[in-house]
Amino acid sequence: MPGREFFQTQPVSQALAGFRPRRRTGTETVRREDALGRVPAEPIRSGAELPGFARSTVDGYAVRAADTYGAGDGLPAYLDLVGSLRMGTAADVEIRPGAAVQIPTGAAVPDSADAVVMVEHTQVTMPGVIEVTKSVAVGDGVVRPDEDVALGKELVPAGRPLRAQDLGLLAAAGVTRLVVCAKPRVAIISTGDELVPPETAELSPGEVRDATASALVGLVEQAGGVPVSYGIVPDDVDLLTKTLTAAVAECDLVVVSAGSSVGARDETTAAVEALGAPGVYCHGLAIKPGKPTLLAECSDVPVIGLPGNPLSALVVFRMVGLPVLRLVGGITSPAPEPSVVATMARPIASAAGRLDVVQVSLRDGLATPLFGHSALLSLLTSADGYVVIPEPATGLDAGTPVTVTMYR
Ligand SMILES: Nc1nc2c(c(=O)[nH]1)N[C@H]1C(S)=C(S)[C@@H](COP(=O)(O)OP(=O)(O)OC[C@H]3O[C@@H](n4cnc5c(N)ncnc54)[C@H](O)[C@@H]3O)O[C@H]1N2
Ligand code: MOO
Repeated sequence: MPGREFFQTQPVSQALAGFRPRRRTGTETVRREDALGRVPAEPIRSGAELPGFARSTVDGYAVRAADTYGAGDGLPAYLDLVGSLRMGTAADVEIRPGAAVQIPTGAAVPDSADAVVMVEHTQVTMPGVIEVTKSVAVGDGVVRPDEDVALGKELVPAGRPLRAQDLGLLAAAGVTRLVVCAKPRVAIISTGDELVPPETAELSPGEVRDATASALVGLVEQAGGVPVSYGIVPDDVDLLTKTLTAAVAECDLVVVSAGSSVGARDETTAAVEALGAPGVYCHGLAIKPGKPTLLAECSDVPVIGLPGNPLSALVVFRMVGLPVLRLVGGITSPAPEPSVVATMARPIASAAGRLDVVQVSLRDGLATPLFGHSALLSLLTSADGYVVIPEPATGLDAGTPVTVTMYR
């Protein structure tokens, strides 16, 4: 079909802004110890102040700060030692003017004291009396009862996957269970008559082991989704329609790889169109690699048709599929991907209006582009990370500082 323009490509930024399928996962309650990486469905607020009592931050003596004013090495303040406090008990000791009580780090400070002097700035020269050789101000050596968390304060926001430190703060606040967004179920479908399961020991000529599905499983799991494998579907529009229909009914996001280009056998578009409204959002993205990408919404479920070449499929799923997965799964504040700033070792050409995703190896601050056809999956496994050449740019000169997003 010479001269035919196969794809009306859409800029990736435009597609990401415009393709907003309605599907959202429901919510479920999980135990805090099972909540790492889960996404709170609503902000979780503290039902109490933390630490909840005035707490000493040093080992030393709880005092009235005014009793130490002017104290120094040459002119110590002398205070009566009225006892010692223990961890985990109420500080029911009265500190009268001119008195001090021994206190360990973390213990409750008596109401009648307003500062704690570090033990290093004191001496016990006679039983029952301490010398203070440095003055303290009100509040020194003390954490206020609501200084860590005020009553009603947000402990963790909605929409940000929980990190280890979030679980720590929730534990400190006594939160044992929380309401999170259910993990999106992601259907993974591979298409192609040539494909055979990766377990196939011997390949007949022309057969190809399904590589994309295994990598997609990994990407979905890393992103907090639940991969649901629908196996390999031959190039048969009826079979594909049947599988897609089941996947749309059972999952929150459907990913189908290959069959989105323009060959006679490319059945994905026809099958997706048969699934119902609103249907195809765009066919063709201005991205390299990955141009033959299909975005659709069937009922409210997003359907992403990835290019057949595994490298392209994985690049597109990372750049376009993961944002959709996050949208569906309630993630509004994703953790930033690890990245480093490096210098481009060689020039790279790009086209204005197209997003280029360039695989790079990284050595001594130099990012070297890895060139090769996107049919070569090993290019992706050799890469340490990738550089995105933004849509308006026409390329990058050697020596340009670039941000390399690192593969984990
Ligand atoms: N005339 C044109 N031909 C092609 C164009 C074009 O614009 N005009 N685009 C090329 C690009 S770019 C890509 S990417 C591919 C995409 O084609 P399809 O999405 O239809 O995919 P297939 O042709 O079925 O497969 C391409 C290639 O990838 C292998 N493959 C597919 N699935 C898997 C899998 N799960 N695991 C491993 N390998 C897989 C498949 O065997 C093919 O070798 O179209 C170009 N052609
Ligand atoms: O999208 Mo093709 O994906 O450029 O190899």
